[in-house]
Amino acid sequence: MKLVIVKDYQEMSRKAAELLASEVKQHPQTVLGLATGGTPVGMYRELIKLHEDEGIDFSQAQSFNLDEYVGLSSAHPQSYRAYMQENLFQHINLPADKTHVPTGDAVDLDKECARYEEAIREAGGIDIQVLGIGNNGHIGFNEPGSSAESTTRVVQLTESTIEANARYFASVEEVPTQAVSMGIKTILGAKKVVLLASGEAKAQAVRLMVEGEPTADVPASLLQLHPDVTVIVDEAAASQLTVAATSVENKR
Ligand SMILES: O=P(O)(O)OC[C@H]1O[C@](O)(CO)[C@@H](O)[C@@H]1O
Repeated sequence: MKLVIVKDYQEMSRKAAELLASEVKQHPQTVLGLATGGTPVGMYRELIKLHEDEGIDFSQAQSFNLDEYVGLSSAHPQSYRAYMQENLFQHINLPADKTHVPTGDAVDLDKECARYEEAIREAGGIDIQVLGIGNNGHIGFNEPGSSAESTTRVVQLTESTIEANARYFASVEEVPTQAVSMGIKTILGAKKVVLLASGEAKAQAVRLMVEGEPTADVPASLLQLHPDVTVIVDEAAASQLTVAATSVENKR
């Protein structure tokens, strides 16, 4: 696990955008794994700038998002499809039919999960997966207890995740209680992983992810099992780490 500690949110966002842009530059047909939530918004803003100012070209790339709320249609303003349209897709030249987000209102959700896994496989797998981290250590919507063998499936959201995400809805009652999420195995299948965290609220989860034993109780700690993970955190999110170095070797 390579750990990069930066000053603040802005620097984290810039570094992450540069990493993605360099992948796309070197390999125009890159398969991007994308995340939602508050954390990557700044990274998307920087990526749009790189597209506009430096001509980073997404015309041959494709993308797969980590997750979507069950029951929300793609047109729902709080759906992750709508988030991606607003924060990235409508601003860059990634072909619309090459952007993939699970269908949260599919009639047969199990079939949708299987279809999503198959679509990732058919695309040749994810080249670089962006992740945020929940306060409880979740990645995607893989809540504590998620198996390292899990693939895309319907998951139950925990109370703490529902409460954390209520800020985007009119009330906590409106937050869906389930989601379709790539599994831990799906995420570990990406060739590279970049995880972003900003702010003190993430400090404990970051410490457990980097310094704790790999355990399903802290799903992000299972990233220690992956050979190519870059963790970019700001000083506040790094504040509980005991390491001073900017690189942490894989423990196994
Ligand atoms: O970036 P945020 O808004 O703090 O969210 C952290 C994580 O929680 C989620 O929003 C899901 O609750 C993830 O998509 C994200 O990685």
